[in-house]
Amino acid sequence: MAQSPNLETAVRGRGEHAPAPVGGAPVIRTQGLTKRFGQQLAVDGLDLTVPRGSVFGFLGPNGSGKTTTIRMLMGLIAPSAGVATVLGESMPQSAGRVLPRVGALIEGPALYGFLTGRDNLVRFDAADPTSDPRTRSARAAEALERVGLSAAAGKKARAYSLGMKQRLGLASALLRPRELLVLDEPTNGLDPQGMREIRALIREVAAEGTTVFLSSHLLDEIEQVCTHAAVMSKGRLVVQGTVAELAARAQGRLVVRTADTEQAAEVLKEHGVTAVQVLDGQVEGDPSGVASVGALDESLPELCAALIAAGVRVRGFGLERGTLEDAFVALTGEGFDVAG
Ligand SMILES: Nc1ncnc2c1ncn2[C@@H]1O[C@H](COP(=O)(O)OP(=O)(O)OP(=O)(O)O)[C@@H](O)[C@H]1O
Repeated sequence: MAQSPNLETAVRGRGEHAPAPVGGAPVIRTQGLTKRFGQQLAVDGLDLTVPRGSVFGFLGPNGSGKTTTIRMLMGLIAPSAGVATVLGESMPQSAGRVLPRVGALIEGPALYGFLTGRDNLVRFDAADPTSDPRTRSARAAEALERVGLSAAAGKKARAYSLGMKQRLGLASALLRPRELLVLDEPTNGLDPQGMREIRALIREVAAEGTTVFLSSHLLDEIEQVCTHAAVMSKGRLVVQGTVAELAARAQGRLVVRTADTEQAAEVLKEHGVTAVQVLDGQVEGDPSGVASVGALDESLPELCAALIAAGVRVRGFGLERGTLEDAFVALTGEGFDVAG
């Protein structure tokens, strides 16, 4: 099996780097980054800013341009227009200097099935002209330990589960300390346990100060592991910011628990609640028409009082927090293919 460019990036280490401090100049910045494949505009004028020390989720449905962006960031393909800087240097021009400081796992790990996990890592390490052969096996052992594969180190990689292969790929990206880890759909195809393991590893790496940039089409994954996120749709950036900011854009749903559902629905509609749904024992609706996000807290008690004044026997009344999924749907008008 041929070695993919991602693992070349992962093993071309040069020099040891201490974990990066949080804050300071962005680790990734793009301006007007564009990629055209013939008639197809895969990435369209992307302005992205990834803060140092963040776990940055690059979110979008399949085909929205995530992989193409990552390939441009890693210097694997040239942009049609626009600029990208990674760790302060222009890509693809400075790839030789930048990539040794970056661990990357793009489109799954490329492994030799007939080699053991340990020997795969040793081979990756040997492909790095600057790595010291005397400390190679120690480095491989440490990386295997890191991803929880020490016990399976002597097994042939073809006997590994998909999750183990993915962890071995991560081990290859972590053979030496990195300032930036770039992961393209790192949990794709994994079972829930495999997903949990990879997410735990990502959190651990981030806690040591490495900036992590990961693409995903899973909203809950982004909510669970990321501090920041950017949302892509059809090659364009829809929004970027902290995950908390993005989720706050989703107003959430107003939920009223009552036996008097029809009556409650009428009162809610009169007060500007939209998309009112009558369910069994409760009424739900979108309260964004009642007041703006900041003013809603003050309007809710009035709305509750109005329900009671109309004779609705209110058993429960509250706002359910908006999720990133609500925000995505509100921002793009698209549904989201949430597959796990
Ligand atoms: N080498 C290529 N030649 C032609 N079109 C391409 C090429 N690479 C990507 N595209 C197109 O560009 C668009 C964006 O694809 P891209 O793979 O970047 O999306 P994505 O968000 O990463 O989706 P996925 O998760 O499915 O990989 C798609 O419509 C895809 O078909």
